[in-house]
Amino acid sequence: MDTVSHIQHGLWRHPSARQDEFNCLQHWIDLVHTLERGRIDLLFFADVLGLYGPARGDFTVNAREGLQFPNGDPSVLVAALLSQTHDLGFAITSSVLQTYPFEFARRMATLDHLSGGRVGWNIVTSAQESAARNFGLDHLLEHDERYRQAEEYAEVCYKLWEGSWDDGAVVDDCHPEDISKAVYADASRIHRIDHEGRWYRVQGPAMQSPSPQRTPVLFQAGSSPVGRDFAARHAEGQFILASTPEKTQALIEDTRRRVVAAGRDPHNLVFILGQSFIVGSTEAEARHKEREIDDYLSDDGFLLHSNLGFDPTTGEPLDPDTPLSELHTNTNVSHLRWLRELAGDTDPTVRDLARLSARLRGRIVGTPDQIADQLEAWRARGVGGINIMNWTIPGSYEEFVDHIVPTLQERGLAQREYRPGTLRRKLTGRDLLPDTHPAARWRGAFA
Ligand SMILES: Cc1cc2nc3c(=O)[nH]c(=O)nc-3n(C[C@H](O)[C@H](O)[C@H](O)COP(=O)(O)O)c2cc1C
Repeated sequence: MDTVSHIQHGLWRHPSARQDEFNCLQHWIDLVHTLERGRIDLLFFADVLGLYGPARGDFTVNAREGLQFPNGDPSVLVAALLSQTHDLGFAITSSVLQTYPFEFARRMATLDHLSGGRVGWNIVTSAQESAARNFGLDHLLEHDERYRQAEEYAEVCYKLWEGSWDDGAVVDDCHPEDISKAVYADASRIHRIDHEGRWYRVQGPAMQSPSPQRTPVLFQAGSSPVGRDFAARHAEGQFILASTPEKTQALIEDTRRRVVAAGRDPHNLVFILGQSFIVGSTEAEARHKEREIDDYLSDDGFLLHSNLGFDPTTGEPLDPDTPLSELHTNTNVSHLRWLRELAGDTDPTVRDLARLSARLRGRIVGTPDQIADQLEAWRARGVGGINIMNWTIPGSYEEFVDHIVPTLQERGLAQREYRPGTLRRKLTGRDLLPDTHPAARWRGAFA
């Protein structure tokens, strides 16, 4: 995320950390080149639009910890980074809450054009009450209702990206022999979409012409039952967090069944596991580094990021002895479920939240071979990709690229060279969404 403290809170204070330089473009340019050196396919930017914690509440901890606050707009940052690389793809988080789909569809189409088809969209519905208050609402919509709104939002975008302009609509013939016959675009192949829905009314046509991928590569991150259904219908990649290997496998298998029920090929959705890495030339060295990292972790940061230690209605802190089984949330349902799964048979309390939340950010510690063994084990559980969650920037990515990637390459778990083409082609072998995806039904629908 374009911020100081994204996931591993407190680490920005580490002597080697440079994440407090997030407002400096060179900081990100250097990261892009590091990732390219490791033949990494995607730089993913999360994003939030409000503060964690009680709405209208005290933001002392957010400010002190730099906890996703302040933060920058990832689409602006990505626009500045595109020219630095021909191979790395960029995924941007954008919430249904933040912009009208017409405007968003144009922005993504522009980025997709300028990057030669290397952008993705992480579709989120926003899980902060405070975010709702930044966009004219008193409260977030109820959890499942937010996903229904996201359905319509995605549909409007698909209509614009896939249906509004036919292939060949851009003729770009300046006709030098007779300039009166010059045609830039053929209006008969460009269509209004006339969308009239519960949340949106969009006439069209799309203001941008079709980009190399038309629809950007689609990602999603919520794993509640309704979130899984949403991912099953729409996503090509789903970001998940590690609870136990068995529970993670069960989550993946359940979501895959939903993909099939949605009429899609189960292999069209890849599960991307968030993990942090601590590597050493010996296990003892890695464990030593782990202890040093743990010294920097901030309990306050993890507790606040869990967004669960207070009454969502009153904003008052909960009694620390309240069991998690008694908590209800309208925000991040899967986060609460993962925390309870990690606790095993015990019923943890609000007091335990910081420790559990820190554990939920999975970590793999060891030598390159030990790390590769664990990644192979996750792969056997159905995990198809890894989202590297940094301790420090640039250190965590430099260590992964220089010390872990070579071992993964030797085992055939990581690529040695980039495949050419769009981000979707690199990830799935094709530029456009397959016909089984719900976006595809709008192709030719307005002709
Ligand atoms: C791994 C992960 C990453 C997420 N990243 C973001 C993000 O960048 N921005 C955001 O607003 N929500 C983010 N979320 C929240 C989800 O998109 C979703 O709104 C939330 O998990 C509630 O959905 P659920 O109850 O289905 O899990 C993330 C969730 C998870 C699990």
